[in-house]
Amino acid sequence: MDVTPESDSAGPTSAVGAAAITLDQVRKQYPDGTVAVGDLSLEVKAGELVVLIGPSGCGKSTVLRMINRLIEPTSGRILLGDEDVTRADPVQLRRRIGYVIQNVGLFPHQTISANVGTVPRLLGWSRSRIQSRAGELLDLVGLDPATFGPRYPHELSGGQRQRVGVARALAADPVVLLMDEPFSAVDPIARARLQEEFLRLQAEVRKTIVLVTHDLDEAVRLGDRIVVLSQGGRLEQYASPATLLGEPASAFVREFVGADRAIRRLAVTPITPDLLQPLPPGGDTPAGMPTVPIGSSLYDALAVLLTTNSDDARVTAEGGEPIGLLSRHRILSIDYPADPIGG
Ligand SMILES: Nc1ncnc2c1ncn2[C@@H]1O[C@H](COP(=O)(O)OP(=O)(O)OP(=O)(O)O)[C@@H](O)[C@H]1O
Repeated sequence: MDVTPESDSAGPTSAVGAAAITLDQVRKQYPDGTVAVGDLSLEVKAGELVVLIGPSGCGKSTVLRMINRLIEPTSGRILLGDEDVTRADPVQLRRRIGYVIQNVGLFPHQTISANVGTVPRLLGWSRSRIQSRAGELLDLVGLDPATFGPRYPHELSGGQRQRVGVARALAADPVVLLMDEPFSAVDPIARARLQEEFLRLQAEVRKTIVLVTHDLDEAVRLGDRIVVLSQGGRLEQYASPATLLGEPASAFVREFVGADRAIRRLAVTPITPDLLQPLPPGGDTPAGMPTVPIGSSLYDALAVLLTTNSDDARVTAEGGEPIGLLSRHRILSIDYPADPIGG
């Protein structure tokens, strides 16, 4: 992917790669005394996808908007790599930080290509370079540039517009992507597809991403790590999905992740060799026995067992050869270790 700014124009505002984000004792207090975020310290590693979740009004959006300085913190420091953003020029800063919001906010009277090219245009890229970058980005988010590039936003579905929002945020190759409820305005089916595509995209571009959501399933599906906040931007827990579900750090988190967390844990726990029983002598298994590859989630394995009404599944190695049996009983009787995936 082309990430170098044109030497004649872009200046220091384009950066390559992904940057770590550090919040150091960051606080936002409004004049009326409301503490939206209280002394929050967090580190997001370069290339990591961190999800902020918590009840309405707990300060999620405020945290996000302090990172790109749409909101000024009352105190504390926010670092992008080792640069203090509270000292950076806000306009230049925002050109290096992609920002995706619910309902996208595309410019209605501009074509999709022009919308995607917004930041490159502000950075003074040449027309031809903007065109080719817009095409590349539309491709990346699964929209054919020849079909969608010349259209206007109202000629797209909600899910397609959302993808354009992501393409636009990535256009100038930002070091950080901030996403505020990016998928919540689309229906559940389109949403699941967008989430899946988004994970594929992230595997390709490896940006540092902070994403706000109300939806715990989305958080578990997308997050490398999840931040749970309570009122006043108080940090309740910062952990991998598996740890969060398996080891809630407080009564608040336990309640927040809810009663169906056993199911969610299955979804984030892979099949590992220690869960398997040996194959029968000679390796023969009944023809109708379902097969699941090692590394699939226990949730997927259980779903296969239930839909085929089987007690056991044949588990195969990466090369496809059977290596053991996984029983329904074994899945349901798992005594979870403290953290099956790692903190
Ligand atoms: N100008 C203001 N003056 C006083 N309080 C404010 C102001 N703006 C926001 N707040 C408060 O800051 C808190 C955090 O708001 P924020 O939008 O960050 O919450 P959120 O977790 O993103 O909420 P939601 O999930 O509902 O979008 C809220 O309690 C809100 O009422």
